[in-house]
Amino acid sequence: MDYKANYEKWLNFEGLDASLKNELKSMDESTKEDAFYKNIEFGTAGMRGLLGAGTNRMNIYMIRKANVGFAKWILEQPDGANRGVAISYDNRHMSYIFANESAKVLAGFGIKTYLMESLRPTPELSFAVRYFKCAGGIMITASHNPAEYNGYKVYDDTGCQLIPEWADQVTKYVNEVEDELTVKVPSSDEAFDYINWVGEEVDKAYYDAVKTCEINPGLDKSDFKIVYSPQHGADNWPVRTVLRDLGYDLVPVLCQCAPDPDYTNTKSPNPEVPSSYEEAIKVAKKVDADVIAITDPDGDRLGVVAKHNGEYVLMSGNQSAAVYLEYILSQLKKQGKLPSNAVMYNTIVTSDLGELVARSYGVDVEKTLTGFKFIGDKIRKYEKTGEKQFIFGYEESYGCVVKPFVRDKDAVQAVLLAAECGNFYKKQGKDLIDVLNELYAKHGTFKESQIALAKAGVEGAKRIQEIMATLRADHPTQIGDYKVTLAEDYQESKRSDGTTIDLPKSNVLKYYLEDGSWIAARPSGTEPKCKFYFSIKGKDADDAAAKTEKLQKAMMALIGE
Ligand SMILES: O=P([O-])(O)O[C@H]1O[C@H](COP(=O)(O)O)[C@@H](O)[C@H](O)[C@H]1O
Ligand SMILES: [Mg+2]
Repeated sequence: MDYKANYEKWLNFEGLDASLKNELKSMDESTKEDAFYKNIEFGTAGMRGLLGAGTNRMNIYMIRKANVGFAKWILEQPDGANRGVAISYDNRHMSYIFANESAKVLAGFGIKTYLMESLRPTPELSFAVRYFKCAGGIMITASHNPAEYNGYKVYDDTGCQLIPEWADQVTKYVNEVEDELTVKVPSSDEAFDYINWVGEEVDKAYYDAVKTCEINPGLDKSDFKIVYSPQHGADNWPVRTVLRDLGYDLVPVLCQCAPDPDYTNTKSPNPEVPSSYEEAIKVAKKVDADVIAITDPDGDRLGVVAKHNGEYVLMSGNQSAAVYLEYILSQLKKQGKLPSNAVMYNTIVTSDLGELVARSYGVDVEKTLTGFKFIGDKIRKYEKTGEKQFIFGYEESYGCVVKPFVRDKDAVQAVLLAAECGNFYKKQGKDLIDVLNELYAKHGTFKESQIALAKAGVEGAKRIQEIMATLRADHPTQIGDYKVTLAEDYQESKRSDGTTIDLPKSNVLKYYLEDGSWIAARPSGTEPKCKFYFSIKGKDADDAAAKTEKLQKAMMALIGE
């Protein structure tokens, strides 16, 4: 795309929003290029980008354009206009405005919408799609990204984010919109008959459904304390209501409860970033909590800290999920409720520990590409055939789902699960880290870590492509002290041993080392980053940590970073 021509077009458009116009006037050349060199695209979880002026930014014009494409796709679904679309949004700058604008654009196509009366989390949106039997859904959020971002997640009628095949169809329709600046939008009054404001009714149904995720409902909760922070996001009420109703002693991190687009009282709203737990740990120390739970702004990810030997220890998404899985499977087995055709889903960049736990209970494991939509898609397929029964789905990035009444990751379900696990094991004299250590003793010690190289702008995007291309052109045969025994290229769908990978094509490389460790690389689909995943096997935790440090250095040296 000719970024200069695009920029001029926007600058000279008379009706342009005044604040966007001011922003355009103050842009330097490299910002102009980044803002206009392409259209903002669908990635791992819908469209996501910086708020601001430009075709590669999130703003009212790109939202309108995206909704025209989505509207056309909805109209192709059986009875699509009438079944309609559920719409929710989080606490971010512009979230409510984008949600409302989406409803109006859809109304212009005669599509009914169910618009949340105030912010609601991503999992509740997925639930609402199913509850109102909609043809699709929209969630306005940039999840855990910094405050300058926003995004647009789109859903099918099962409450699952659009898989690439369908997202491509939407994109085709989006690209047919020639001029994003002149999309016709009905006024609120014109759209009135199509927009249904919803809230309490779906809240109640959702909360009731989440409560059914308790595995041992009779458990006494009196000697267990959990500190919780919604990180200024959408899970505040859902999590606190559900846990209160079930009798948990939940202490909220009050300064992080109010919805806030600037995330004023947290260093980062991302559970992957350790500083995001600082306030919660202060509260936990004061009240002597057993477990700390923090959810991300759109309420689909949960990070957990467990009190272990008097210290608060942060668990990775891989670790917490392995413990949940152990709890779920051991309890279902004890209750005689573990189906013989049970299946668990995770992704190709998720630790092997969860898989080993699942298999030790005779549960089958299937791996998908990164993106919870691929897990939701699997649930749908097996639901149709009845061949396998869903038992748990998770990713390394702190997302999981326990029961499939939600088809995206659900941190409300996850907080309940973390609380129940913490409480259950406490009664046995153990904490969550003790349970994790037992799993390591049984299945082997793994240390998972990630390096996410931040590479912003046009130059950054080029550098990420270059890193991936360099690795791909000449796959390493040795990383640090270890031989690479197998290389997988998910873009080419092939392995170095000549076998084929049976997954949709994706820009991911994975290297298996002779000692059972692996390293994977892929560009993030939600942030301008190149991600490297390390799953390193060791004799014990210290050994795994020392090896990780060396392998991380070796890998970075390989790519010249
Ligand atoms: O950000 P969320 O919570 O919407 O989560 C989204 O992004 C995560 C990170 O993706 P990437 O590595 O491509 O940045 C994915 O793991 C997840 O499936 C997706 O739903
Ligand atoms: Mg999220």
